[in-house]
Amino acid sequence: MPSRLSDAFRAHPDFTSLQELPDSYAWNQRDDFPCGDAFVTESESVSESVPIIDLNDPNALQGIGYACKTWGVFQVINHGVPTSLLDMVECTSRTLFSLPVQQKLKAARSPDGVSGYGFARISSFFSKLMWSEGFTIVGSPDEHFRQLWPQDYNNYCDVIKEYKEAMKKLAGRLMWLVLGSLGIIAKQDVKWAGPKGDFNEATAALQLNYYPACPDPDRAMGLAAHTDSTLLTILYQNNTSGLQVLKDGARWVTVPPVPGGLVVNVGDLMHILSNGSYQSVLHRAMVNRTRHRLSIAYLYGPPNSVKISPHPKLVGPTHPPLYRPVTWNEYLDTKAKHFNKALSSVRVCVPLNGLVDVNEHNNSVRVG
Ligand SMILES: C=C1C[C@]23C[C@H]1CC[C@H]2[C@@]12CCC[C@@](C)(C(=O)O1)[C@H]2[C@@H]3C(=O)O
Ligand SMILES: O=C(O)CCC(=O)C(=O)O
Ligand SMILES: [Fe+2]
Repeated sequence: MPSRLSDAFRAHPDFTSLQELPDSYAWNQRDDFPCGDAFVTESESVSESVPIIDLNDPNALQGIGYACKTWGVFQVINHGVPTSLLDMVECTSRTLFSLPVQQKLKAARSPDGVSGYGFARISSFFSKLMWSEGFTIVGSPDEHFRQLWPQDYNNYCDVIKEYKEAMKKLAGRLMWLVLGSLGIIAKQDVKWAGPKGDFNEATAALQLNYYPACPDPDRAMGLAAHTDSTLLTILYQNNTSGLQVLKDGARWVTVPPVPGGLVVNVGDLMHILSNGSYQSVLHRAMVNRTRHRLSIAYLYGPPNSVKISPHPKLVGPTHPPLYRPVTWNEYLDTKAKHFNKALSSVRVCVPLNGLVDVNEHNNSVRVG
């Protein structure tokens, strides 16, 4: 596989206009799923769908608890983020990916950097290329947007900033709902939520994804199966489906776009914080023969100084902590090195001292 972004683009300067799928983009099923020999089929059952939670519903908390426990993902409606803002960020993203390749490469992510234009970070773990382009924004978009649009980057930056603000507010709300569903309700139980309990110091990245229409979608992969290294991820997808989640370690279930809805998924840090009660969900993005697809992921995590560990309220003599404390940065480094083994690499060995029912937690080991 070409080791650098520019090498890949040199081989296929604009893969979006190819009429045939080059071998470097043709995936075998085995290339995808990290646990290669698992029997994974596409779900045929229509009755099985990712829960939709109305945030105005007084029972939202229970619904979220159920969704986190059984799916690791749910969609939210009536979330308070205006449709006009979703439209604007989609439009900004579309404009960005429509730029000529050479222009986009001016904002290419540096080999050891995080922000900028390029393949998904996980690309290096796979022998095949993914049928997508990405743009990662950490902190302010100013610098990279100035490289893309030297004249008029300001308006685009404003849209991104407004979107990040709206997402931050929603993520704080969702955090209390998810924590509440675990029985963590008091502000003082999560010190880093800050004096107002609004998670003001939380950090986040924005990942814009673009999946061009593809001549051979059945053999291509938009974004390979992964879990996010986040507490929560809030994903906006345009009106073309492609996102799939793995249910019960056995079936891929499509998460259809719901007008005005947002997908929320449990990330690895929430998996750790909940001591394995809420498992991070394995997901991937498929591509389409005639339609391109856009998605925008808000990757939400704790402040950099905070170590995330299983919450004391969820730990006790019969429930030992299953993970060691980690900061988000440490975890991202681990993920960059070990990918789908990252979570198990921060798992602590549970002593077999009779206090623990070893079977109790067996089902919490899935990824890695
Ligand atoms: C804050 C984050 C979270 C990152 C790394 C860094 C910036 C980009 C994020 C993603 C976005 C695409 C999937 C993923 C798996 C990837 O390759 O890059 C994510 C990764 C993670 O969740 O680990
Ligand atoms: O495009 C999608 O639906 C998934 C994107 C995703 O998983 C990510 O950006 O982490
Ligand atoms: Fe993801």
